[in-house]
Amino acid sequence: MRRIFKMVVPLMGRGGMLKYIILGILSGGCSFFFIKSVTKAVGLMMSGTFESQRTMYIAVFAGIIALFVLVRKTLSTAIIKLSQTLFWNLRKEVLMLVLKANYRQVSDRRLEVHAAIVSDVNVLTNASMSIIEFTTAMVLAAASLIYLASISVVLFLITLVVALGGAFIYHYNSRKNNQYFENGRKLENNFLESLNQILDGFKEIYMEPARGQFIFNEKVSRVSKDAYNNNTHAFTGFLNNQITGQVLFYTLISTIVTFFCVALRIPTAQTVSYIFTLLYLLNAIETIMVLLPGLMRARIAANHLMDLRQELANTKLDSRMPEKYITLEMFEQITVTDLQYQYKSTENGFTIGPVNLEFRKGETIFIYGGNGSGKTTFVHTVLGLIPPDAGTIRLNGELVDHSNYPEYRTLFAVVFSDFYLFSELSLPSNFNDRKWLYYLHLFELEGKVTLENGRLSTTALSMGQRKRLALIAALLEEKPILVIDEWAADQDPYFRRKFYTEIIPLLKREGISIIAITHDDRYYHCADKLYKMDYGHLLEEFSPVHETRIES
Ligand SMILES: Nc1ncnc2c1ncn2[C@@H]1O[C@H](COP(=O)(O)OP(=O)(O)OP(=O)(O)O)[C@@H](O)[C@H]1O
Repeated sequence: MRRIFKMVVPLMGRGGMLKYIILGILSGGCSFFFIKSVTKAVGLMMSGTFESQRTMYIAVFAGIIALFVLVRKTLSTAIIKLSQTLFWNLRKEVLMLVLKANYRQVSDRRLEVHAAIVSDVNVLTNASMSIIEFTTAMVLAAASLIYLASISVVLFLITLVVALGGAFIYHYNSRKNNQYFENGRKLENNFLESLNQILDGFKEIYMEPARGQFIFNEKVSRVSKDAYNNNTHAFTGFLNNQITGQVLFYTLISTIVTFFCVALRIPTAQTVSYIFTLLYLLNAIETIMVLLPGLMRARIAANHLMDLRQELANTKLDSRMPEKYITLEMFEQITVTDLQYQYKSTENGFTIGPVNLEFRKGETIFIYGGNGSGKTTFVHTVLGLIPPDAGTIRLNGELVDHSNYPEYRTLFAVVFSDFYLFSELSLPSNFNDRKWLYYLHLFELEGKVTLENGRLSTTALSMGQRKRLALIAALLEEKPILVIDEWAADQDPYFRRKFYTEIIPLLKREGISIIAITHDDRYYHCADKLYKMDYGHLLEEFSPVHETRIES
């Protein structure tokens, strides 16, 4: 419960929680005073003195009902607002954490983030609505217990023993039930993995339906069966607890009526008041029992959200907004010294380095090498996407570390091999249409796409065209260094040639430095320096072929 509050309270704003708790207590108070007045009235009726106080009781009941309506309505409106605030604040918080986290943290936790947003936030939001009801029921239960003590101390002590017995049984069984809920929550990640596979790989599944059948039968059905079993066990466990609690109370009431009030010679009026109040207490306890499974699931959801929050917040690479942007004029050189990086998550733990590289302003370097040789990984470390395990990167002689990574990253405009084309472009403040039209013409996309208020009219183009558009978007960012990963692989021979022999020289003349991963050996001579990545080691090729070969 503490973790739910820890998660919920900061999102509700200062004093928010207090306001809702006070309203909950008032609501519980109204119910309690209603019960108290009814029991009192019944007591008066039994002693034959009610008639003289009838008018007063009419006023009391009317007052309580009016107050109840007022409090309940305010509380309901508050609950609706609270749940909506919580729902959106939690979603926004998870996304904000994602935006602040570093690349590897997020790419390694896609499923957790997805599950947090679609599952945990919902569970927690639903529970937040019941926290108020829970508080009301608790207030009612506590007030009823105190009232019971005021009616008969002996009966109260008997009731207390039964209630404590019930609480012990409940606590004992809850641990097992919570474990079932925890298992069910873990299976949610597996379900989302299958869902993503079906949605992302739908084209492939459409062509080979057996693949879809396999995912459905072997993964989804298994997960659904396991989740069904776990959740059913958990809910049944809680239901059994509820029934046990009810049975205990019914037995208590029956024994009070048939045995204790006779044995202890308790007056009838007192017994009636006691039983009446006990029935209300039973009602409050039932409410608590019904709400508890939801709150337990919320506790698990809150745990997951807190863990995710901790994992994402524990970032080595700062992804705050940069305080300044490095301009074309400011960039002089990047020096990479003895850089090393290892993928620790995999069995073979592929290693890069030690790598040494000097990259100067205005240079164009090409990196080639076999598949899986480490080109992309190396470039990711140079980009500041993943921090190296050892070695240093210096920008203009200054060490790049956690304090200046965000500024350092402003050096680069990138088109990754698995690029994402945003429909809203990230444009500098001095942007004007002329540059866009110029690139549109250069990349031969005129008539295909327009730009209005920074938004592309479409991104539904062929793969080669989308890559051209992604490159235009990168160039419009006006960063000192352009980094491209196998950009020309999707271009036709004519445009590939144009890219290497016309566009790259043109970009160089504009002062842009270029790092390109490429397999286009016909155009290696277009680079100032050529490097080969060989099993994680970067080797400089001193003699790139200096002739243009025409693509066949
Ligand atoms: N996310 C990852 N987690 C663990 N290991 C990885 C990951 N990505 C790549 N690797 C490992 O690192 C090696 C280098 O991968 P990388 O993507 O850098 O190669 P590459 O030279 O760019 O290959 P390609 O030409 O096929 O794009 C691979 O052989 C793979 O074993």
